[in-house]
Amino acid sequence: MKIAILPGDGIGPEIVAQAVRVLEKLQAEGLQVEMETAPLGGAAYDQYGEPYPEATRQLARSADAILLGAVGGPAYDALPREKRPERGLLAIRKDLGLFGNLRPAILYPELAGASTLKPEVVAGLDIMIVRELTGDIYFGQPRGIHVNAAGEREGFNTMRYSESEIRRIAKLAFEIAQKRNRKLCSVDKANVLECTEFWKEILIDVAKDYPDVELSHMYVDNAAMQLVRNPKQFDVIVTGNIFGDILSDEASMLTGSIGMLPSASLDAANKGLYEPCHGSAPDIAGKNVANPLATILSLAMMMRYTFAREDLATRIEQAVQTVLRQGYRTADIFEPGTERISCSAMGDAVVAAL
Ligand SMILES: NC(=O)C1=CN([C@@H]2O[C@H](COP(=O)(O)OP(=O)(O)OC[C@H]3O[C@@H](n4cnc5c(N)ncnc54)[C@H](O)[C@@H]3O)[C@@H](O)[C@H]2O)C=CC1
Ligand SMILES: CC(C)CC(=O)C(=O)O
Ligand SMILES: [Mg+2]
Repeated sequence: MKIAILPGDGIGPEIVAQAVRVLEKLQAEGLQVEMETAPLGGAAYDQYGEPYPEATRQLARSADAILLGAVGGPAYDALPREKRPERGLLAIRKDLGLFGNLRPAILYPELAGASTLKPEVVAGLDIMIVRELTGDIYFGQPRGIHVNAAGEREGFNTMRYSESEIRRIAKLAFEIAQKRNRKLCSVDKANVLECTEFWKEILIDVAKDYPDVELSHMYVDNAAMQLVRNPKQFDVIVTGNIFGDILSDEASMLTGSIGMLPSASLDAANKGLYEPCHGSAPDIAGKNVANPLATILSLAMMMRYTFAREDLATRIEQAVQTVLRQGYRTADIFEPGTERISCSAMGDAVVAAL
């Protein structure tokens, strides 16, 4: 397993270090793992003057899988747009063709009290959000800030999806739904946006190839509300880049914390980039208090999707569940009656449980 390690910025290095310790534990048991580290985002800008430099690109392209922390932070906010850390993240996703972003929102029963919803509303929650990751308003041209014909400054972005982009994410979502409970909800804003009206039309067409999957449609504003009203009505959600970005952060709180939500970003051959759904959390960076579990759970997803090692994925997930059952909590999921521990102590606990 050749794995590129991209710690990134903010809490990125702290949380990735804990996932690397899990990998090292598996390596010590005999798993053939090769790890190489490179910068992405602000760290890459500091070293190379680019958020996605050639050295990182070559490593990412040659690796079987990539483990990423997060990028960004206030130190980089004043850079020209093309140099900002977030552009480095968009660039690596596009460069590697990582169009399929899987964001599972699963409530560990031990965290029922940390969820923002009542225990009976979230008990047993297990939703898979399938977010398209290389199109939509995040990539559409034209984009920018200019002076318009009336002489006023205006900012603009373009929401676009080609038919092939919609078909490939739809296919992925239907296949995932087939392996789960055969229920797929496509989230759009087809009542207002032509781009997502087209999305809906293509979803309905692709559905003909999956007669065993029940396809439903929901407007994104309603979906945001339904996620906190009755999240268990959903099984698999498929949506575009921006709606998926927003809905997955929302769904994370149903599981207790944004620090619990892992992700896989896959290309057509299941080469993947694995990262927590959250950002670089500048407010807590460098304090050793971040929750590393989303990153460790992202490593479990890597074992499952890129390396087809369901045994290792399950082992890592069970180790996470064990530490939660033992009562260990980072600050974001702490409740009275549990033990508050640091980011690195959480890494210790997971390695011990493993
Ligand atoms: N994939 C990525 O690399 C992403 C990068 N970003 C970037 O990260 C920077 C900060 O963005 P924000 O909007 O503040 O979002 P954020 O996700 O970094 O933080 C939001 C809140 O959640 C908390 N949080 C996040 N991860 C946590 C963890 N593992 N444990 C405990 N608490 C955690 C933070 O402390 C903060 O209060 C920005 O530069 C943004 O562009 C944001 C989202 C994704
Ligand atoms: C920083 C953005 C480019 C990405 C983001 O928020 C995400 O992928 O969740
Ligand atoms: Mg996000």
